[in-house]
Amino acid sequence: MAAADQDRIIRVRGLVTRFGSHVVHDGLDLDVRRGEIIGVVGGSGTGKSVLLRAIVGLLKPAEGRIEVFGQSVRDTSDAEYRALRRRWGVMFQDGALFSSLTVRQNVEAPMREQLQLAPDLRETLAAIKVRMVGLPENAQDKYPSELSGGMRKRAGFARAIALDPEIVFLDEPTAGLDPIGAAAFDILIKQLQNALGLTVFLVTHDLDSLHAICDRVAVLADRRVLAVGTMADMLEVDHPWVREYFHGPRARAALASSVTEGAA
Ligand SMILES: Nc1ncnc2c1ncn2[C@@H]1O[C@H](COP(=O)(O)OP(=O)(O)OP(=O)(O)O)[C@@H](O)[C@H]1O
Repeated sequence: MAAADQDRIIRVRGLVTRFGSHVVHDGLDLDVRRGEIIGVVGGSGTGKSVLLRAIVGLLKPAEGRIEVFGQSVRDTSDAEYRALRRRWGVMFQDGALFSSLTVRQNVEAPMREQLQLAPDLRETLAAIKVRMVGLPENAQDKYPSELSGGMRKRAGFARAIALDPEIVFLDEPTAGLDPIGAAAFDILIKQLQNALGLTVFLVTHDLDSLHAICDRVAVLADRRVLAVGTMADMLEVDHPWVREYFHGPRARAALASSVTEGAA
């Protein structure tokens, strides 16, 4: 395998997804490189979450090929898919925690499903993950309903890294957080990406996150990845939505605050 191929941890080619007559993606291509944080942006309903779900094999595309770690996500046996799935973690938009389980039990859930571990070892490992995402010790035994929104997101992140994945998929992790909570979550993503060597597939609307932590940005528009590149590259893209998004007042504010932080 050529070096460039090894570098490419996710490869999507000619993806077509549709629900009935509603075509969401039509010939979408995307490469994600090992070790990068790629921000996936686009207007509401452009198919960011659907793309995430297709990549992790939760949704069957009408056409196209999706490879993760060089292996097709669909043309696999159940055992192969289970082995693949162990190598990534997903944090869905609302955290998707089990409400009847405590935080630690939520983090233990994928371990219980995938690993043969003695219960006390599983508990210890889950407790470590809970600490790694910055939750206090006493959050472990709480139920999701007893946590703030920001804490629930951290718990969802802890569950996404339960199996020491190589890739984490995060679906709008900072949505609904106040700016300080959102910035703290960005820092957490960046720190864990560095410490664990993660590749991060980040669906977001948050321009601050794009500036603060993303190596590259992929823009979904017109049913495909319209542009992919650095934030600087995005400023050159001639498309109405991209212009509005990356040159609008919110973009200018996000850029100004990232420059201020960089200078501090
Ligand atoms: N299970 C489903 N059945 C039918 N339509 C669906 C289903 N899931 C998603 N869609 C449709 O696919 C389109 C893309 O949805 P998706 O959730 O990926 O958008 P998005 O880009 O993530 O949007 P947002 O930024 O608002 O979260 C939407 O029009 C949505 O209604």
